[in-house]
Amino acid sequence: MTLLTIDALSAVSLRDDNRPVLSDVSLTLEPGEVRGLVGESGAGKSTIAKALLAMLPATVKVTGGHIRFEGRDLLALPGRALREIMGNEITLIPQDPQTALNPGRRIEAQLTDGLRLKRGLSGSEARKVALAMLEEVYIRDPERVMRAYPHELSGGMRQRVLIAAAFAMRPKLVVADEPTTALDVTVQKQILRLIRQMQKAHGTAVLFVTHDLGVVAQICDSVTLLYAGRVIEQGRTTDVLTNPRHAYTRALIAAGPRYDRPDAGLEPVPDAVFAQLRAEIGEVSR
Ligand SMILES: Nc1ncnc2c1ncn2[C@@H]1O[C@H](COP(=O)(O)OP(=O)(O)OP(=O)(O)O)[C@@H](O)[C@H]1O
Repeated sequence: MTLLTIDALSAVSLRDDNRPVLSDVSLTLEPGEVRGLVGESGAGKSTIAKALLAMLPATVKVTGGHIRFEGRDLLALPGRALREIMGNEITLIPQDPQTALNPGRRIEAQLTDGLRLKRGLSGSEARKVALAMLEEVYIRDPERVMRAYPHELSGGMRQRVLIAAAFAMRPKLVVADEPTTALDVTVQKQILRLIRQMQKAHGTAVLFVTHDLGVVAQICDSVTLLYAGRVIEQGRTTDVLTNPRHAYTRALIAAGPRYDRPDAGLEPVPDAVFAQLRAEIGEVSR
């Protein structure tokens, strides 16, 4: 059974004169699949991730479509049922490990809360699972890290802790929201490998939000490419990257892995491609 089906999801920004933020977005995720959700800033990646996590801001309104998670319509579920799924069956690896952890609480408390409250483990069971998870993410001295406060750990260590926390719940789906952007390049690679390894070991599906086609090539089975709130192209990663159908996809591939960083000296996406995109989606200006 398909794990996640986003079906014709549309949303508008109330902050911005009801401007469309998502238009008819459809995608699926099978159990254990890693799908990259790619697009430049403002393409709608975070909005999809937030809709999925029931974290949409009040200023974004869903105007149509469905999000089905194992057949349950997340947009129609009452708050209580949603709270049982979020942080439990669906968990998040956040973008910035700096701000995602509570600075005033030890790692142990932050790791065991969810295990006790959501998975119903006793204090000592939760502690055992937390320690095992820290070992699984290659934290060398898990006892010491359990006692530490977030500021005593490096950015890479904090992100490992958050990955341990996300997988400790034995979720069916992990949403990874640009989990490596705040880290330096060597640590980024390790973290990517770790997420892939954890997802394989636990058979978890991952929706991986990123700007980076290089990341997609490295760890995603499939990819959905967005532009201005619309799906431009999607499919198996190898198919999309070796045989892109849309000029925008081709231009992004030519632009290099970090197409969002023109300062990196890579080929920019040609204006003609944006003109074509605008014509296709009927936008007046970008
Ligand atoms: N809190 C908000 N209230 C209203 N509209 C919003 C809000 N946040 C974002 N938007 C609108 O939604 C659109 C899509 O933004 P979104 O954050 O989903 O893009 P993104 O692809 O995740 O970009 P980024 O990579 O910069 O995070 C933006 O054009 C923005 O105007």
